[in-house]
Parts: sequence; structure tokens; C-alpha cells
Amino acid sequence: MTTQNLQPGQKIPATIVTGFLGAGKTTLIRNLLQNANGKRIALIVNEFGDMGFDGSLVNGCADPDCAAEEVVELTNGCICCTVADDFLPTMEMLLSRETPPEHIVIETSGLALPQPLVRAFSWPSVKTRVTVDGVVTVLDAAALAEGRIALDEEALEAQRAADEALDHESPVEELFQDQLRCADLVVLNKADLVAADTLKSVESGIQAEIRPAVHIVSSENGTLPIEVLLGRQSAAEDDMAARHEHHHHHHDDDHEDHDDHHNHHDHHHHDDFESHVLEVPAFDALKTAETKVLEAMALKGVLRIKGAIRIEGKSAPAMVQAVGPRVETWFAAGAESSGRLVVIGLKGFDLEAVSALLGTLRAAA
Ligand SMILES: Nc1nc2c(ncn2[C@@H]2O[C@H](COP(=O)(O)OP(=O)(O)OP(=O)(O)O)[C@@H](O)[C@H]2O)c(=O)[nH]1
Repeated sequence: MTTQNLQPGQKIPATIVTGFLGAGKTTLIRNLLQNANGKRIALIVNEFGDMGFDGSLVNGCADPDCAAEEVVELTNGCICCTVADDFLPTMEMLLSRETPPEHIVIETSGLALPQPLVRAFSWPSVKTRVTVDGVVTVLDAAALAEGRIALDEEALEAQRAADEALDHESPVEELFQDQLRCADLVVLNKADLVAADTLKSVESGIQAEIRPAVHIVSSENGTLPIEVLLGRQSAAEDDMAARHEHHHHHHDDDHEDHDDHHNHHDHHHHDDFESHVLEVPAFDALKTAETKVLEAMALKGVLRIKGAIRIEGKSAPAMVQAVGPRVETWFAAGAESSGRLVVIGLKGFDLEAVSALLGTLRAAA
């Protein structure tokens, strides 16, 4: 049994890991957990959409080196809209444990604004026991190097063209800026995919978007020393003025969110995105699956595809991870073969075309 390292009365530090879809948040957290040196870490994971799994992460935690004491998945929507219903009860549950965690790591959905979540740490039942240690914003250096804030610039342009009323930044750009503005540490991930001088220029581009004194570090597969990621002691919840998100121009008064104890600036744009789970039949070969996924990713508005599929004649499921123009697949022995893919895209993307390539829409539960 590990010993409790916190002093009596000391608040439990919580690290929020944010960043756009597919930037590498899960990969970074998996590395963090594998290098946690016995620290008791509880992990709260929020997926956008009703995909109650992140296969790769859970596999990582089957690893004996993985330090996650407890993994809680929040799948009832985006964490920043369900703070009161979902996040706060989860925190209270973790805090009521006989041996509470020594550190809490929260992976937000790639479409979440970190600000409403940070504000939740001022909620009375949480504030006395927990403090935000740091907001770590993970960026896809390769996507940025190609000039894509979002992972699909074409989709972004299509959306702009379709909406003449859009006289300011698109939701994706705003999300990106808000995730940066809230950061205590920016991780320029996927450094392996870009040349060193390109990385430098991406870094200087970001500098203008972050608060002074926030460090930018680069990483490959989110591999960073635990001392860099944890122990920043930022107490972000007491410092919200400097981290304020965009004031959105449009009014979505009919959009009832459950973040009822916070102000109206918490309005956000999740209605601009949608996610679907497809039941995917077995493919004859991995290569065929890759080709189809790539074709689906090339459709306008499709931002992210991931899941576990079956390949004929193989007992192990094939994991699929697609971000922008890159598709990764691998066989994961021991993992569950769900035969499902989650597809996330801008609202109105051509779901029929995606289904024609990959599979049928999962019937509502
Ligand atoms: N080449 C390269 N690929 C990476 C790196 N980090 C992550 N990836 C890959 O990028 C894909 C997305 O990584 P994830 O860690 O799932 O990203 P995420 O931010 O958690 O994604 P969402 O939760 O869907 O928003 C996976 O296929 C990873 O293997 C990196 O540093 N280099």
C-alpha cells in the first residue's frame, strides 16, 4: 500500500488536460500514469458523445505500471455543460473515499472549454478539499504546422462559406483560443512529425495566444517528466479573470445547459458539433479498413474517427485512430472487440456518406 503524501489539510491537486480532438491528450495521460511512481492518481475522463470507452487508455491501465487508482468516465455530454450533474458528484464521490487520491487528473473532451470546469473548483463542496494544480493544453504540432487550427481546415472553410452571418472566428478557432488562454502549460505534441525549425515557428505563433509566463514544451507521444506536468500549483480557480473565454456574439437562450451556478459567459458552441457511433461490420483486411477510414476523414466536416473494429480471421480487434489526414491502426490483443467507431464532426456533416463507407448507425439504446 502506498502512503498518503499529502499533509493534513492540504488540498488535493487536480490537473486538467485539455486540447482539441486528437491532439494527444489520452496518449499524454497514459504516459503520465505509467510514470507516476506510486502516486495514487484518480482519473476522470470525458468523452464527447455516447462512446463509453477509450479503448487505448483502458488498455494502458491494464498495465501493472499504470498508477490510476480509479478511472471514472463521464459520458453524459461535454464536461463543461454538465458540471453540476456529472462532474461535481464524481468529485464528491472521489473525496468521500476512505483513502482519497493524492492527485486527480481530468481529461476533458476535445470540444470542451476548460473555463467552466475550472470555475467548478470554486464550488463549496470541492473548494475546501481540491485545487487546480494546472491546466495542461495539448496541441497537435503537425496540424498547426500545416496551418490547420482545426484538424480539417477544409471543413472549417466549408462551414464559414455556408454561414454568411459568421463575422467572427469560427467555433473551432474560439475553442482553440479559449483552451490556450486557460493554459498553465502548453504541450506542443507530435513533435516527431514536424521539423525543428517549423516547430519553432509554430511555437512563436502560439505565444501571442497564451498568458505571460506560461511555458510551451514540445513532446512526442506526450512523453514528459511527471515533474513538468504535475506540481504547478497554479490555483487556477482563483485566477479566472486572466483566463476568460470568448464572449460569444450569438445568443442561445433556448439552449438550456446545466451549468446553472455560473454566469452567462459559459455559453459555448457544442451545438456546432455532433458525434455518432457506427456499428461496423468486419473488414476483410486492415488495409481496407484504413482506406475506408481515410475516405471518411476526407469528407467535409469529419474531424475525428476512433474505435475498435474486427478484421476477418483475426481474433484481436483492430484499433482505429484517425486525426486529420493520418490514420493509425493496430491489433490490440486482449482488448474488447466492439466493432464500433465513433465519428465526430461539424454539425451537418454527411453522415450517410460516412455510413456508406464504414457501417450503420447504432440504434439508440
Ligand atoms: N506521430 C505521433 N502521433 C501521436 C502523438 N501523440 C498522439 N499521437 C496519435 O494521435 C492520435 C490521437 O491521440 P489521442 O491521445 O487519442 O488524442 P486525444 O487528444 O486524446 O483525442 P480525443 O480524446 O479524441 O480528443 C492517436 O492515434 C495517437 O497515437 C505524437 O506525439 N506523435
